[in-house]
Amino acid sequence: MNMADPAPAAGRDVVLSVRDLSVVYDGPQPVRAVRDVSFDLARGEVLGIAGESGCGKSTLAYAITRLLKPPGRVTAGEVVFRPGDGPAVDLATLHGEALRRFRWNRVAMVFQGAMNALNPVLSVRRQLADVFTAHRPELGRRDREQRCRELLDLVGIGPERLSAYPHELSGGMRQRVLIAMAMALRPDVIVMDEPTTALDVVVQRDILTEIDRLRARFGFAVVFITHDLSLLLEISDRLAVMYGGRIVEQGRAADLYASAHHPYTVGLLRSFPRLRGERTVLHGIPGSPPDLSRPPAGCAFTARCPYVFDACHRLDPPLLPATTGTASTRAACLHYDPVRRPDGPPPALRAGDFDVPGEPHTPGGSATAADDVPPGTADGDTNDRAGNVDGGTTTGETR
Ligand SMILES: Nc1ncnc2c1ncn2[C@@H]1O[C@H](COP(=O)(O)OP(=O)(O)OP(=O)(O)O)[C@@H](O)[C@H]1O
Repeated sequence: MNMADPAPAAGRDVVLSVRDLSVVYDGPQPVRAVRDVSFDLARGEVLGIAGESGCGKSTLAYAITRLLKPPGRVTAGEVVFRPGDGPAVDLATLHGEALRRFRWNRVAMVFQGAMNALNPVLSVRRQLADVFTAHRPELGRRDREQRCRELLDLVGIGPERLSAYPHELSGGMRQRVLIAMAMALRPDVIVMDEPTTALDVVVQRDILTEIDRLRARFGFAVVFITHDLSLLLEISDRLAVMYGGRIVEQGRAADLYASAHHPYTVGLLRSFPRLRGERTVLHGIPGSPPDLSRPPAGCAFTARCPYVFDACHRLDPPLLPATTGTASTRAACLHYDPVRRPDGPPPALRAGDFDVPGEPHTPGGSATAADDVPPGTADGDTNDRAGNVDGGTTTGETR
């Protein structure tokens, strides 16, 4: 389980607190899509959530906006909204009209795939106006029209597009319409799930610039979800990297940019071109993510991790302060456990190297007798594979 508070809120004006949130999709093989996720979102900041397909990003977004549908079910944890102008609200207590009012007014969402999120048989005008009709019934028709025009203008679309249908707009314009809808009621938080993924790079950049401009102007906080870590490093204030339903690394984006700590983040970083800096050869992370209906006993990344050692197969580590970085970063990796790794992580991991030569390990392999020590006890695993890496004595294949 994660530490109680992996992102201390001290000194930050928190608008949304997520604590130990877990989500399961019920079925013959229940899927543990989100496990013990905790974070704080400060007012006006951009929190990026990164991770490969299937790691639970969208499920997390649905859970924090109370849009999760069966068979999805929150099994543990809480999401607390802290408005600037009233008492904190535990979202699990909201139902019916109160929940309807909360959505769009307080927390709005921009879904992935604008074509599916917009209704294809309704004009842009009608879809924008519907938000006002539902949530601001006191507005007359003329005021509604005026607001719709202003909204489109805010996202850089001319009023003549009000009569258009979604199929008549480009992908970028459709995404802008969705952003306009999300901003309609001036929410405190906008959750954006892959809002630019289907768009070409130039349009993507325009939209990101637009979001940033609007955020500076209106002060909403953004949870920005994408598999593209390099994009998140550029636009986020803070970052959470998800793997196998958990947050495995969390910290300030600038600190993560300077140095990634969890082996998964290290691997993910070399999978995308850096937006700045020198050109590098891109590599994916060999292997595939775990089946979340059968998560492994220990750390979910063991089968793909070049730094795995025996205890990793048995223990799912909490988020630990990443000793090599600045204080803001935490990583769920036993290499940052001062008891198991008094000397800190191996130099190759510190250096951000993912191609670590070493002995092959057994993916999901069982713990050895040397593992059978109580958690938090030095277990002598310094002679295991990671120990070899430590000592620079590794030989053989390159993974
Ligand atoms: N309705 C559902 N029923 C059962 N399992 C589901 C359902 N929706 C998602 N899952 C499973 O939950 C896990 C997390 O999926 P989720 O869509 O949240 O991941 P993601 O990181 O957002 O991936 P993507 O980027 O592809 O959307 C996956 O194993 C997925 O197969």
